[in-house]
Amino acid sequence: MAQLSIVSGSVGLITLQNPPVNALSAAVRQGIVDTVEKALSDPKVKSVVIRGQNGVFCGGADIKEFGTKMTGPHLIPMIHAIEAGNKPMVAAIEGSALGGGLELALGCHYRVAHSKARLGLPEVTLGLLPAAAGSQRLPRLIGVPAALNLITTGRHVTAAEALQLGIVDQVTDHDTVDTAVKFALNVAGQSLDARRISTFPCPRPAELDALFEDAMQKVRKSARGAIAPVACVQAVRAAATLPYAEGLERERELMATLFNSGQARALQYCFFAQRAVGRWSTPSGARWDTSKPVPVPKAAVIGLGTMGRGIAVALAQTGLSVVAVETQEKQMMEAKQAVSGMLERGAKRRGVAPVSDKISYSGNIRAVADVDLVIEAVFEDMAVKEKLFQQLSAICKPGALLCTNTSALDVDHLASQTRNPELVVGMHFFAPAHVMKLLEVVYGRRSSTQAVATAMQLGKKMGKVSVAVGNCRGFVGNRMLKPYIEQAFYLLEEGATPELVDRALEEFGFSMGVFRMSDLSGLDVGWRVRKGDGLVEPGLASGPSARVRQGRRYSPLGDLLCEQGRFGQKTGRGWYQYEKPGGRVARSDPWLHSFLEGYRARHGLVARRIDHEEVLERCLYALINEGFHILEDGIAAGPEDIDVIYVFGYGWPRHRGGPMFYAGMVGLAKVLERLEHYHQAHPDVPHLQPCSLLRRLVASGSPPIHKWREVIRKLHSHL
Ligand SMILES: CCCCCCC/C=C/C(=O)SCCNC(=O)CCNC(=O)[C@H](O)C(C)(C)COP(=O)(O)OP(=O)(O)OC[C@H]1O[C@@H](n2cnc3c(N)ncnc32)[C@H](O)[C@@H]1OP(=O)(O)O
Repeated sequence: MAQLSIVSGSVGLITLQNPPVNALSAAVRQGIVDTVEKALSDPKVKSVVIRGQNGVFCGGADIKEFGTKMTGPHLIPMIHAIEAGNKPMVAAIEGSALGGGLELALGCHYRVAHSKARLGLPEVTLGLLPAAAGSQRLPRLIGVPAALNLITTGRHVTAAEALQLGIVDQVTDHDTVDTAVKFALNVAGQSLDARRISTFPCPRPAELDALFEDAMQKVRKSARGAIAPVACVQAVRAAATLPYAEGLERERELMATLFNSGQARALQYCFFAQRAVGRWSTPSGARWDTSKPVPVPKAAVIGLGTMGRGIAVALAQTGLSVVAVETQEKQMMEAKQAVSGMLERGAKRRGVAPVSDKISYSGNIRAVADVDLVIEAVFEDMAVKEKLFQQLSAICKPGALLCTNTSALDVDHLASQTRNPELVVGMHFFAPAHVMKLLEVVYGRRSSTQAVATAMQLGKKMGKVSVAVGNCRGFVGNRMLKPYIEQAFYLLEEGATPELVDRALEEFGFSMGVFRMSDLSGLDVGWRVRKGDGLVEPGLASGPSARVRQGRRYSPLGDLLCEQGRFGQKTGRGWYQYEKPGGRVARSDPWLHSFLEGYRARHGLVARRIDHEEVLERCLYALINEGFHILEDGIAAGPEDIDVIYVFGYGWPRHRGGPMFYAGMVGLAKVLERLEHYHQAHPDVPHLQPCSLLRRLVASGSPPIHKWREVIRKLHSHL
């Protein structure tokens, strides 16, 4: 797992061997201990280069080992032995040096990086801190403010930034190992006294207390209840205020609280779930590893509203030639300006030239005749989309993929409007489409394997986390949102306020509660959908029957607000009030509170005290219950798909792992018991009736989440 050879006569070359990222498994750690010992004791060896196999230095500690019984040498003494050695050690960094990988490099006396390498301490994203002395060495090397930034955000830096910060000593465009070997030959025999980072005094910036208070406030605000960023600040503070050995002890104590925490488990689950969704499969047998995507050099976007603009930008930034079609002149003018602004800002952020020349505009749909793939992002209306798909089917070249950005409509029905339904898939982006990481790729009954594979690959190229899902109303994300929002409405009827519901959800970790979110996205969006579903009845009818639609409980609260022209932020009024239309700061609205009182009185509802626990249980368990239905129906292949969708698209706090993981953490038996309790209290709410898959999982002993697929498979094989 680590091999020593001698190159250039006197340089010991240690190669880490643990594909694909040379993670520091027990075997690799043992290999490093053994080879370092050998190199230090071999008189032929005057200096040492450590590198990773296959162009990757090291992706850090082996995350798969966490949560298991750890064996093998510990990282800290291993790295100390390297630093304390009396021969110069040079890290040759190609690919990535992350987490324990960078900590290993910081134990070396010199670091040489390839210009394309990325370095960082991303432990915080896994619910941990750099506990192989990284939190103590990095501030000593680059100063407290820069170290705080890197350690609390976990961001990866380029080799150029690493050089500027002082993390690496040399950056090369040539062969990194050759360069590092030359470097090692040059420094052989030189004193190492000034090269051992743990012996450096930590630079103490003026206003140290204010600096840490500020850092703590910042992380508390952005962490939304995550504990690791707070521990990271505390660890760096220890580096700045304590001698090295004491700082190390503090780092160990802090790590001990994080290591076995539920948050660390949730974040590490998310890491693997994000990768697992790339190994997609569909019920028809299509799979990620056997399906061949077709190349897509040229694509078109139809409809340049908010979504279309974002999609066009995302495609152009990926390097595709884009034809952007909009038939309304005014919309086209506005879109051109908005798109060029987005491209410019994006280019500035990424330090590259804007790619405006990648997009050509047309008011004529015939301009899409030669593209390889079309994404329609027109108005969310089935009749409009039906007509468009009929046109596209006639205009596009043979084999061109036809994709819909619908957020809920029937992909099979749209496919049926075309001559080649196998070429139709959903590509459901999330607003703003050039920023949000999530993409739901919706396969229909007749979508070809190649069409799904192409959409998934295009999503990946665009930097999206793409999840393949089946076709149903709302797909995965929006389908689960429905019972969640419904419960929030019922809670208002029963005595809660939007403020109370939102506070409970935001304290749980959502970036925005359901009502603030709904004000942001526009209340009219859901109103239009409910109208389309025949649920909206205008007016102020009273009595119990006014709150029943299609035989089940219904809350017309959202419809009543829309009737008043309260569409949320855009009109300056919604569930909250705003300083002006388009305003962002939500303020409590006395009108809304008296409206709710009047509503309850009219319907004979008596307000009762509702606490945060009930808000969370009703909203979240209803959403989770729908997730179980989605798994049961085979719309999502596994719980990871649902969790990734919620974490990347719906603001679910990552440190809680996604709704299905959260259900497992709470305990499936408890979720079942609470759903039964609430369903008994509200028998007219079908979404509270526990799903049979949940019952089955509880009956089979509530297996851990990675075993759910077995239970689901058995369930499907019995059907
Ligand atoms: C009491 C104990 C004290 C211990 C002290 C601990 C201090 C140190 C802690 C750490 O080091 S925690 C780990 C920190 N490192 C990271 O967070 C990096 C994670 N990896 C990545 O960001 C990326 O994988 C990459 C290295 C940038 C490469 O990206 P790429 O897109 O090329 O490949 P991926 O698809 O992401 O990964 C390929 C494959 O490798 C698996 N993998 C990646 N990193 C690790 C790892 N550190 N441990 C175990 N496995 C890893 C990844 O899961 C993929 O496999 P599959 O999941 O697809 O099977």
